Amino acid sequence: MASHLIREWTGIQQFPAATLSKLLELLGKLKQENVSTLTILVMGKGGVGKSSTVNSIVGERVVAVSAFQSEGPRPVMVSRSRAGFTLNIIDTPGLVEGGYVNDQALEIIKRFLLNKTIDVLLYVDRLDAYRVDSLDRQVIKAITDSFGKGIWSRGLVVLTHAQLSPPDGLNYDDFFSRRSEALLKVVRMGAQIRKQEFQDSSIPVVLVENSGRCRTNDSGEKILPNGTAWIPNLVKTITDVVSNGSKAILVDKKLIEGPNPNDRGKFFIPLILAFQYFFVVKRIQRAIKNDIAKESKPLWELRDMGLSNRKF
Ligand SMILES: Nc1nc2c(ncn2[C@@H]2O[C@H](COP(=O)(O)OP(=O)(O)OP(=O)(O)O)[C@@H](O)[C@H]2O)c(=O)[nH]1
Repeated sequence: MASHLIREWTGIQQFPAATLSKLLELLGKLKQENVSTLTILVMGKGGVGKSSTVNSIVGERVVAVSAFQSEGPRPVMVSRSRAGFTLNIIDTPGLVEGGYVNDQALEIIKRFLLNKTIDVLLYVDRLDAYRVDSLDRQVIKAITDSFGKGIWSRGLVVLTHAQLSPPDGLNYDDFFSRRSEALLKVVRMGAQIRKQEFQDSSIPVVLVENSGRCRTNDSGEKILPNGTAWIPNLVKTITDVVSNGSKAILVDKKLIEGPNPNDRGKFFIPLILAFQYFFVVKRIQRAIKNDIAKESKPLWELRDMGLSNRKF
């Protein structure tokens, strides 16, 4: 990360004063806990609002946003610093291509992350999607297979397009809890987390509205339909995840390349050989000896051995 360009975080000044003071308070708390760098990885399917969320957090248009699936130069890491605190945020390409998990994109992301430490994973999806399917599960499984199950204890689910009117006259809170429960269930399955483990360390779900038409409160802060100022709320949840006692994920060579298939089971080779010697080879030898002992020998052999006095 050292060679990476770290700019002064000027975007933070763009936030309304109320948002700014909450953010500075949260960053101050992190510094008190000796956290002076925060690296956030943003992942999810295509077009769900990953880049927009990155821009919203930084407070600047740092990555391109497109209504169509972008083929931009991603992954990209944006770094901003302020008063000795550095924020690194990594935007990644969508993980789904033509209805399948894009393994190539995942491979590129993994290589990009080599030697970086991921403090938080933002798994982004849309609030206004009405079902989860096996593709969601496959995306989560692909993330788990790449970075290990532990990434989810540093994870939060971010739902964009939060300013919606739920269909069929459903109450907003009910709609939100149904959507988040359905997604969390898929996360639990895709991440192969046991039910108990999952309940013990529940993954937070946070709402985001990136649209320029997002409603604001009297202080000019962007708010959710329930009145919560969402940017400080998102950053607060991120800081909670950082302080939840779990370990950050160091993406090293071993993690990227996975266990060496050539090493797998090497330990068992001498044991298998010993087993074969004592239980297979020895048995066969014994059986052969017994066979030889019991064998009724042909007369010519007895003659050659001098055991027969028959005349031929
Ligand atoms: N109304 C609304 N639109 C959003 C929100 N987030 C993103 N969008 C729009 O959704 C489209 C896709 O957003 P992106 O941020 O480019 O999504 P992405 O996940 O980075 O997309 P890929 O680069 O294709 O993976 C853009 O037209 C955004 O303006 C949101 O919270 N509300």
